[in-house]
Amino acid sequence: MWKRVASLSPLISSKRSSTLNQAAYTFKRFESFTTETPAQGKVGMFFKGKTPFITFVLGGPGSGKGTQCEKIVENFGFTHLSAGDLLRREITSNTEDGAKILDTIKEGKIVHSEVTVKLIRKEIDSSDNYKFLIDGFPRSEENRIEFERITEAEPDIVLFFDCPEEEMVKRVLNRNQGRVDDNIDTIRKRLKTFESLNLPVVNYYSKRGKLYTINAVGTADEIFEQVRPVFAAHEELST
Ligand SMILES: Nc1ncnc2c1ncn2[C@@H]1O[C@H](COP(=O)(O)OP(=O)(O)OP(=O)(O)O)[C@@H](O)[C@H]1O
Ligand SMILES: O=c1ccn([C@@H]2O[C@H](COP(=O)(O)O)[C@@H](O)[C@H]2O)c(=O)[nH]1
Ligand SMILES: [Mg+2]
Repeated sequence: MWKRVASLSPLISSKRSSTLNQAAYTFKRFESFTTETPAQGKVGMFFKGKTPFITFVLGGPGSGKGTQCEKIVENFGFTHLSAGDLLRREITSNTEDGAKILDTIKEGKIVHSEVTVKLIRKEIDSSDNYKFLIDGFPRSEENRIEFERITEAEPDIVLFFDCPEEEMVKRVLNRNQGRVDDNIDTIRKRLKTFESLNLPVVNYYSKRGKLYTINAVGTADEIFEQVRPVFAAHEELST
């Protein structure tokens, strides 16, 4: 089990979402991680002396999360963990959960939290990086609570790519990557799921003062110019 062993509260001035109040921003920091289970001691070993920096990347289907994550990786050295990609990899590896995951994705629903958190945690445990972008997760309050329960960690920051529905639909239909969920029927279902289950998570982090809302309309480069200062402001803390 990961343990948060210290909590610092430096005040940082940076551009915050207009949807947030401008109250001082409290960073939940992890001075180091320890582990209660020696067999899973890698987290403790890798993060010894480093401060893990976790970013959740949220937004509707096709809002540009994956595209912007690539740019953040290039510019700020994060490890990108797309929850959707991890689940799709699980489908192709013919594991026990694979068939169920495929059905869930086709229906635009959310895979059981335990499955997704296990996959994310495995990736973090086996990484020698300490800066993570967790893309497309948590998808629901249940996901969020399970992540916190299992890892005893919270994200340092949360990005939210705010995009109009018609733009998201257009982008997904033009994606052409052969995804089983990139068709109009599933997109409609994904949008409903996003609104009913994912937006409450966005609101939760807004209330917690951790949310950065990015206007996701424009070119990918223009959008990244809104994202860049968020990470630049945190660079000192995440190195
Ligand atoms: N700013 C942009 N303008 C136009 N097209 C974009 C922009 N950003 C990304 N795209 C394109 O839109 C499609 C969806 O982008 P991307 O895969 O990054 O979204 P996503 O939020 O990760 O979606 P999903 O939740 O479905 O995985 C891709 O084909 C991508 O190339
Ligand atoms: O935490 C998650 C992330 C994703 N899913 C399912 O996967 C698809 C595709 O996810 P993308 O982020 O768009 O790649 C999503 O619609 C869900 O069905 C999930 O269940 N939990
Ligand atoms: Mg994506």
